[in-house]
Amino acid sequence: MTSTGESCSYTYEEYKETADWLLTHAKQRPKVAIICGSGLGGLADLLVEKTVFPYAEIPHFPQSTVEGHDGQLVFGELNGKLCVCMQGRFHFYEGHSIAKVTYPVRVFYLLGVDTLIVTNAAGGLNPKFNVGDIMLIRDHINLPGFAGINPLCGQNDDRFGSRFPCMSDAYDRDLLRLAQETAQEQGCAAFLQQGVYCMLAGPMYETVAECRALRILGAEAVGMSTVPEVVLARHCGLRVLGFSLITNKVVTDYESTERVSHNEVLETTRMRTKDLQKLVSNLLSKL
Ligand SMILES: O=P(O)(O)O[C@@H]1C[C@H](O)[C@@H](CO)O1
Ligand SMILES: Nc1nc2[nH]cnc2c(=O)[nH]1
Repeated sequence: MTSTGESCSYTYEEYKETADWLLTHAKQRPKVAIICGSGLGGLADLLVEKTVFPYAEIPHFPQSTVEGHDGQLVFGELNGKLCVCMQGRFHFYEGHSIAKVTYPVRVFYLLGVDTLIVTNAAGGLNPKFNVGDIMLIRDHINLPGFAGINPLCGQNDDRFGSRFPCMSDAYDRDLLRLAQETAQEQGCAAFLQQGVYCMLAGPMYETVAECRALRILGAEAVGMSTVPEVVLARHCGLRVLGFSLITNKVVTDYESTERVSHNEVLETTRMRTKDLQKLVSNLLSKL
């Protein structure tokens, strides 16, 4: 049990019940799932021939509590590709167990999804990054994982994947190349970056010393999500593509008067959300 009294793990049957319920209630059979980050849920509004399920209606599904995360699962077609889109994700800092944070990923696998696209809002650690840049995630650092907060801890269920999954190829190289190509074609290469995303549990933003330490570790963007979802997706063999929208620059100077806020984060997402939507949409037509 967590401090909020939630279950720390789920049975195969629970994941299956959710997937079967969705298969009964949605007519679409998507191969692609998309998890929308803070302020980036507008992507799901672009889907056509939609079937929308508020999370509260879906058996065993967690609830979103953060501003910028609407809390509904949207099935539909985007640029000719069937997909299922999470308009709102779950974060560990909300008090959810790490199993709950990642619950939808195994449901997607049981729905027949083979590709996961994750998006997030993140702070830029790499000094070359600008606010509004879109960073393709090349790799991640699972900092909560270092401390044992990991969705794969506990008994392994071989029906999902192996006890010791490889993570050196967490982000699919072909999809990365395709995303770069697509960005070139649509003329947004000027603000496209590639780099390493580091997850911290949050909810507070980082201290100056923490940002300096993260840079030394090799992190280029910092956020509070995504990594547990990717770990679970790779465990069950989904290919993964990740986008971080650099919503703010982190503070690494004690003299700085900059102060990051969720309002600033959401403001940047509003400025760049259309470019990211276009990139994902154009890319989907090539999958
Ligand atoms: O869901 P994401 O990772 O996009 O949300 C980021 C991390 C926090 O939830 C929030 C902080 O502003 O944005
Ligand atoms: N941890 C963290 N998450 C973020 N999400 C958006 N910006 C930030 C940031 O600067 N730090």
